[in-house]
Amino acid sequence: MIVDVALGARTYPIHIEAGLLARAGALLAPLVAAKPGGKRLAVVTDRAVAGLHLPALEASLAAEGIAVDAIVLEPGEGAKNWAGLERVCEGLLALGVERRDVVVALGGGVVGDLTGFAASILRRGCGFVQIPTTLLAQVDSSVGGKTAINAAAGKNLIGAFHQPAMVLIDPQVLATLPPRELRAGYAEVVKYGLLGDAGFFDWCEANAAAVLAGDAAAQAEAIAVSCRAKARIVAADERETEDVRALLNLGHTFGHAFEAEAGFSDRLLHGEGVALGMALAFAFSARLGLCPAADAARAQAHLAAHGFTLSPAALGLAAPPARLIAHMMQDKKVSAGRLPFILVRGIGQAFVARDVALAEVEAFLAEVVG
Ligand SMILES: NC(=O)c1ccc[n+]([C@@H]2O[C@H](COP(=O)([O-])OP(=O)(O)OC[C@H]3O[C@@H](n4cnc5c(N)ncnc54)[C@H](O)[C@@H]3O)[C@@H](O)[C@H]2O)c1
Ligand SMILES: O=C(O)C(=O)C[C@@H](O)[C@H](O)[C@H](O)COP(=O)(O)O
Ligand SMILES: [Zn+2]
Repeated sequence: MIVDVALGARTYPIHIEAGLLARAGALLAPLVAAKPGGKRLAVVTDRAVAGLHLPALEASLAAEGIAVDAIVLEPGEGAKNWAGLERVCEGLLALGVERRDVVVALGGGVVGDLTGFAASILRRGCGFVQIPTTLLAQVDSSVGGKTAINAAAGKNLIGAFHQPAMVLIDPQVLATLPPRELRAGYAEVVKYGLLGDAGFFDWCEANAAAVLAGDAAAQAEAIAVSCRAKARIVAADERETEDVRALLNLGHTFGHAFEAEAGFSDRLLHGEGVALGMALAFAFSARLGLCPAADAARAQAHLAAHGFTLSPAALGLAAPPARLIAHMMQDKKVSAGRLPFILVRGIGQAFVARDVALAEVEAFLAEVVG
């Protein structure tokens, strides 16, 4: 299946197909320039993914006469920082990657965000291809061109919009993904239902267990629906200026604040922060009388039933509300000193609220954080 991200001259395909990694060489070959030393392709990945899935990609490229130069990072969010960016940029320069070359990001959202950002600045911008290997990256981060690293002041604060040339999704690679990572990725799947597609949320209620148990058909459906939704939203509002793309941030303003409290570590994975943040966004919307309490309860019950911890205290992240708000004020949506929130009128009905008083948020957090 191919889903296009329609961006005029920068339109690119998302190929979704079981077993695609072993056939990726044929799709990548037209993007690799012939050079005096032969055809070579730089691949950025992490140590865990390199051990499990790099050989299949290397073999498929070798069949096309293309050699791989791999840059292998340590796994986890800790790599998505200035040091990681320097490592990738210096590595790509040492390999002689040129402005018209493409670089491949093989891995989860960390590898994708970091490699994409490096590509956006390398020699003032080179191309890149996303080959996402986590559920989160297959349903969300590999599509749409948000690239970034974390800064001391917060999440994804240094980055660029830089679209990939192509996204290659092989759902079979999810077979090796640890259950905790699969669940974290599921948060970004159910997000599409909660923000704008009540019918898909119904589907999630019926099929989440299958997705999390590794059922191939359920995973394929989750990936296809998610990629179609993200492609449509990105095409409508690539740079998040029209209150359309911002809806993809449902749960993220709260979630990123708790990720910051956790020091961007595996104490709280991004998807786990998003699940907590979505539960809080629904609870806060209900408290403000914007959303039926029953919808908030239904969203929270679904997340809890599938193993997400929705209490900051239980996560060991019961930070003072004022500190959480200080994290939130670094959100990239802040404009003229005011922080918009993605709130909901019900399941599938997210909207951008620009008139939320921070005192209300602080009082809410004081209650839920305890
Ligand atoms: N750019 C965007 O639009 C966007 C969207 C959502 C999230 N993100 C970012 O993505 C990041 C989170 O991505 P993630 O959840 O993929 O985390 P990740 O990249 O850290 O990967 C999670 C873990 O899974 C391992 N792994 C990856 N693929 C594997 C496989 N097939 N089998 C076994 N292990 C595998 C990795 O080594 C890592 O330890 C965060 O930094 C978040 O901010 C970006
Ligand atoms: O693609 C988007 O737009 C998103 O908001 C997707 C999010 O899931 C993702 O985590 C994104 O990186 C968050 O964006 P940010 O602008 O808040 O860093
Ligand atoms: Zn996210």
